[in-house]
Amino acid sequence: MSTADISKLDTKVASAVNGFAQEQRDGAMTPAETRLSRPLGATDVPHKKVEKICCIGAGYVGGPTCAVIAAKNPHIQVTIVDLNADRIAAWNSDKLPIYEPGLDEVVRSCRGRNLFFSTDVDKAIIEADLIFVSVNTPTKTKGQGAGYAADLGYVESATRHIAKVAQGDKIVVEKSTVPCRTAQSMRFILEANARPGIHFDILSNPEFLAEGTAIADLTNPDRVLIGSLNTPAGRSAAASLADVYAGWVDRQQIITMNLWSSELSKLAANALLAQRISSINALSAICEATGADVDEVSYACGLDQRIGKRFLKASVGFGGSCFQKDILNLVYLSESLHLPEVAAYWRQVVEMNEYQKKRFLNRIISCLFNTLTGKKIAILGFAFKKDTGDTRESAAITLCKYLRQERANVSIYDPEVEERQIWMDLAEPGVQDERKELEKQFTIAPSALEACKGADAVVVCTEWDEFRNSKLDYKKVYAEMNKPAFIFDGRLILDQKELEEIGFHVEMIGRPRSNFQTPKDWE
Ligand SMILES: NC(=O)c1ccc[n+]([C@@H]2O[C@H](COP(=O)([O-])OP(=O)(O)OC[C@H]3O[C@@H](n4cnc5c(N)ncnc54)[C@H](O)[C@@H]3O)[C@@H](O)[C@H]2O)c1
Ligand SMILES: O=c1ccn([C@@H]2O[C@H](COP(=O)(O)OP(=O)(O)O[C@H]3O[C@H](CO)[C@@H](O)[C@H](O)[C@H]3O)[C@@H](O)[C@H]2O)c(=O)[nH]1
Repeated sequence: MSTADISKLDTKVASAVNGFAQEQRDGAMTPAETRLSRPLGATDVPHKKVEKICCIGAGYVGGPTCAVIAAKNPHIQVTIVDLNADRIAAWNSDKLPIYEPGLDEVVRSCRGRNLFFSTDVDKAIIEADLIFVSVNTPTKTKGQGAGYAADLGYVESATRHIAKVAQGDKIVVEKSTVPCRTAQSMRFILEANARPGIHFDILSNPEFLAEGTAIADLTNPDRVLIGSLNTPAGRSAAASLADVYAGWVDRQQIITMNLWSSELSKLAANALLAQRISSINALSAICEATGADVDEVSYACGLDQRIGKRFLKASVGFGGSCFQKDILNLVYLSESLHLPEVAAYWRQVVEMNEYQKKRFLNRIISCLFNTLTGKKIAILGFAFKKDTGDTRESAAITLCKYLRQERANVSIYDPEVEERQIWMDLAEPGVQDERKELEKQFTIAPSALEACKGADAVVVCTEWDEFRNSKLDYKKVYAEMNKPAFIFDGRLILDQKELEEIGFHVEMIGRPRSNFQTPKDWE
């Protein structure tokens, strides 16, 4: 509202409008925010103290989340169960199944004390007062909604299992990311299958941790969100769960709301975060065509406090198991609700991400004289981001598949991703004995230097610190490469000038192409 508009209002209203605007600028809570984010600090609702927790699903979320819960609540026994015996064995070993900075220390501090990993799902369910359902919810690959809807098969099967074996009342917590109103289906299944007299409360408690920073995110979360029914039983269950988090989180940061808002907030948060990346990536294309520098644009925009600095780093494209899956889920939800314009809006975030990966490949092809056949390309980084060994939806996978079609020879190095995982990711689903074929074009290198030996181009796909100028000996890399030696930075972590001084032709996302192909005297 402009000042002129405000002056037309009577003074009382104008002062209220101004006050509201000022509150928003100050970041103070609006009355609506106060109403919605009821902090559950006060234990003003009668509720049970949780003594035993079971977490179904020992994955990237269940493992770290419940390990932190156990570490921070020595009086609560936490058992994390999974059907995958190898995964459980790894959680019980010195080499945990996932790489996450700080996780080893947390697990070591309480494993065997009040933290247990087991395949005995029944026992853990029977003993627990509160059960986290933290199983995978991948995008459906077949049937109705294929390619968009979440496959809720694992959630349903875990829910049926709880109903089958539970011998007493339970609080069942959706930790998995699920479509809006999944809690209703879970309740229906539980009530239809439970022994007589058993009561279940369903809560939504979405997880906001990011991989690579999971322990920091869990120990110092922006907020803990608990959705419950607004009934005495629902509020009481929410208070029990809030107590668990209050073991280390400030009560003001533990917020409650209705179940459906909580479920949708998780999809919404991921959609908004991914949308920022697609927005800056769309701008990176304009930068490349105009001579603007996307890092500078991002910096200038990010200083506006309404926009903020974070999540504005242009890249070869976002990856990870969540963003694409959760946005597609939102697209499906919108379509199911007959909101095609809303669906198209969110779909575009994913389409822009695909475009960004393709655009990056096209730049590589065009710089390398329009053919990659038989050329060696070194891929530095295979994980979807640094500080994780997770490759789900990694941009590097898409890029490698494109490079295969271009008949390039590709050498891959990543400090944390296991070789076995890389081969699995490169294989096309359903193709038998593909490994021999893959080995004709792909090798996995033991170090970045080794990957770059004899390469025509180096492509930075993951922002691992060890690929930065200060960490990798780029003079050595250059000396052992074919000339002209190209380097493509898909993460904007390299010092372009320094590399150009060594002799590289450097191509950065969101910066104009170097005009190396036009000799000075031809201009
Ligand atoms: N990965 C992340 O960073 C992240 C962050 C926030 C939310 N989430 C959400 O959390 C959920 C779990 O994600 P994840 O990355 O941990 O998945 P994951 O695949 O790493 O782990 C899920 C585990 O559940 C197990 N499982 C499946 N069905 C089971 C059953 N009936 N009984 C026992 N175990 C069973 C699987 O064997 C697997 O080990 C997903 O909904 C995801 O969207 C993930
Ligand atoms: O400015 C940025 C920030 C991130 N990325 C990329 O985006 C992807 C996702 O990164 P990030 O969000 O840090 O990791 P995730 O582990 O996927 O975490 C997201 O997905 C989780 C699962 O739902 C949520 O819990 C987290 O809050 C949400 O950040 C990665 O490929 C990043 O490299 C960029 O390209 N530019």
